[in-house]
Amino acid sequence: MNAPESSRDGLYVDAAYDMIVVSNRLPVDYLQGPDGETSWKSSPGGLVTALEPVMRAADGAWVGWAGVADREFAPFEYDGINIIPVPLTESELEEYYEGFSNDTLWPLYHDVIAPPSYHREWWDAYVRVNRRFAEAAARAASPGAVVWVQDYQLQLVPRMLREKRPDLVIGFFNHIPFPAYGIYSQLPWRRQVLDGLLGADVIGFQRAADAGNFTRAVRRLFGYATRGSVLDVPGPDGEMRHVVARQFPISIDSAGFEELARRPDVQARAHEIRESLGNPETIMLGVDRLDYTKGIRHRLKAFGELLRDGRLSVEDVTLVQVASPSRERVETYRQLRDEIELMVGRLNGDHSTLGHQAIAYLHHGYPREEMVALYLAADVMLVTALRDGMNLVAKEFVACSFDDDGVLVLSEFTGASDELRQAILVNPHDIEGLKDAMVEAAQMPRKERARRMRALRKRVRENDVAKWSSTFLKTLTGAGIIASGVPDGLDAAITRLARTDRLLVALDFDGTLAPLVDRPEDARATNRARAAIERLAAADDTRVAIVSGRALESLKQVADPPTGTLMSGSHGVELQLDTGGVTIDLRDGELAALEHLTSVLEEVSTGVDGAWVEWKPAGLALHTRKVAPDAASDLQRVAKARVEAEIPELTVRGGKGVIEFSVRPSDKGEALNRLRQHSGASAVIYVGDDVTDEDAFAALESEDLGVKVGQGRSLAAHRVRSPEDVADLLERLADARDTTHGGPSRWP
Ligand SMILES: O=P(O)(O)OC[C@H]1O[C@H](O[C@H]2O[C@H](CO)[C@@H](O)[C@H](O)[C@H]2O)[C@H](O)[C@@H](O)[C@@H]1O
Ligand SMILES: O=c1ccn([C@@H]2O[C@H](COP(=O)(O)OP(=O)(O)O)[C@@H](O)[C@H]2O)c(=O)[nH]1
Repeated sequence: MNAPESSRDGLYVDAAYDMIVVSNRLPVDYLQGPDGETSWKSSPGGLVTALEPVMRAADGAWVGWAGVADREFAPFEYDGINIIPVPLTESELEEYYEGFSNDTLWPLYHDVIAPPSYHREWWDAYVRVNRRFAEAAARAASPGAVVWVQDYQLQLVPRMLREKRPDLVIGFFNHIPFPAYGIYSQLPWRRQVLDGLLGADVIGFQRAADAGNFTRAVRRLFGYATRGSVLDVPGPDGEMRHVVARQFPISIDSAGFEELARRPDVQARAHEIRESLGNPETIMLGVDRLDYTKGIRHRLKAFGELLRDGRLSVEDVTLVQVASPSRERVETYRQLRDEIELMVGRLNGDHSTLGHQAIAYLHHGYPREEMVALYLAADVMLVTALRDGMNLVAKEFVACSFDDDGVLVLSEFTGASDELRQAILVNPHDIEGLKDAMVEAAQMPRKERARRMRALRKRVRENDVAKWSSTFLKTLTGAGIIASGVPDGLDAAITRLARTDRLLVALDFDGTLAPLVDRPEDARATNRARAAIERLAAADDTRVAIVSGRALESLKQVADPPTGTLMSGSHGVELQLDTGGVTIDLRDGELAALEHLTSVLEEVSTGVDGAWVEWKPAGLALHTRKVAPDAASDLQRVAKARVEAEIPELTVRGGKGVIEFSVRPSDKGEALNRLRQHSGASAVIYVGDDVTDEDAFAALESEDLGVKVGQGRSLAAHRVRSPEDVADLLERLADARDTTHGGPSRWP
């Protein structure tokens, strides 16, 4: 799926993706060299490391900034991921990213290790840019889609998105700590930020302590009731939403890292690194973005004192410190670089010999293979952050230590320390304690190293990034990342269902039997689904029905079903049963309402460029997709208000780019009830992908089976990923039904 403009169920929507991740950073940064040459480069940080494998597994889109100011890029595909770039101007880069995100929120949320700056113009830019991200996500999301917003740069997006698209399921994950109220309350915009976050259905944090700090801040500032991780948040109409706020500790693709570590070329590179350092007995390694939260100064100080006091010697121990460039235009980061480089220079000057360097300092960002080679080359990994949301480096080192060797020294102020309890845990502010831990690590006997590393590895293997995302998404939607194929539980349910006396197989069309396409008239069921439907229809005591939001005429054209298929169009308003006739006779009141509706919609849309009204058998659809965005939302609002005031009994269904009014209040649930009655079914299977299919799932009974296609909140008990998997499911059902109810084909 790569066109952000599509159609579902006969409605035009300017949207296509069922799953969207929104983060400040995209997985790639656009680079322009001094001579004008351009390229794309992996972007820095753990957020991207964690989300990349998640996005590769999901058929969704990633909305984010391409790492360069004043450039606009069209959506594109990168390494199997659909990318939707959001532009930032140079002044937004300064005020929203470097300013409010990284010079206000970052230090504040990391326990004011550095002083946060508060500037009203930075806040204004933050609001403006958050709105742009929310708009981009709203445009790209299909009805009922899951949108997962990431991190402190975009805390206002959940609320903005909910206001624009109440149909969406919205998650938020905070990658950095959430501070205690005493610190958080400094923020001049503390209420607005919390309110922004509370627009989400689920708010995830790295640690239980972060979730607790957030919940307490909500209680203090808004007085909302909270029960454990559930917060009662009143909506604008007084209805109560239940928002979940709890910890979901992030992780890495553990198997992927181990696989890299086992590669002979990566191991050869690790040997080369050791040799180039003169094969010291112990290599200590630090890998961090050059950030004041990472405790690099404390580490260098402890290492320097150990050399000075003769507890370690440069003949035996070398410290490799990777300090990858980060936020280089923010003043605190510039100062930090100067301080660190001064310290490294002094320590090397004081302690290095001609044959042995005390510290190998590398101010570069390295690709993953090189990182893994460094982890393999190291004996001791030093993670001494003063505050860190998680710290994926610690987990990567563990995942790569497949020989159960290596020692992790880990700050208790990292999220990782909640899980990695067998590391040597340190308080980096306690320099003496840190020095003891470094010596203990260098001298730890092999057996003890192996015992600890085995336990650490088990933890990292069992809690990988796939588990993180599926646990979060399960909490959000009741479903995780959906693997392709038919899951075992569903397969067993199909076998059980196939034994029923009289079976009704009711299927939505667009997005279920037919992949979504740009032009509704081009939609076709997959060949395998068609063949399976024919087999099902030929089995004894089995009826097939297609249930769609399309007008019946359009549905018949695209679905071209085998004779005898029961059909329902216009969300249940039109039914074609065995008589062949279409049962839709509008009553006098309905005809009058339709006439009134026609005049209202013509009146409000006349003269609006690009607006058009589509006739449906029991209603009208006002299409605004080709109208300029502001005028389109005004037009929809005016139309809805006029119709609700003048013809209040109508059913209204909204979508991006269209608003639909129907004089016959019907839905797919009612259609399914009629079809069940007509066919005398003893059990029903219903398969659908859209929000409107939820009415049908709600009408299912205990013997029935509901299958949702794709992501999104759903009442269905089972899920598959795509129309290809629906075909698979139908084939299995046809096989099972043949075994129990096989018979000669009734189709010509
Ligand atoms: O995008 P940048 O400004 O260059 O910064 C890079 C990323 O840094 C932060 O990473 C955090 O996420 C990690 C994964 O959850 C976590 O392990 C670490 O503790 C965090 O600091 C930041 O939160 C990201 O938004 C940045 O992209
Ligand atoms: O030169 C480098 C330095 C770091 N990293 C990666 O950057 C991420 C850092 O994540 P972490 O959670 O430790 O900290 P963050 O930088 O996100 O605060 C890890 O996946 C590292 O492997 C990298 O690829 N190249």
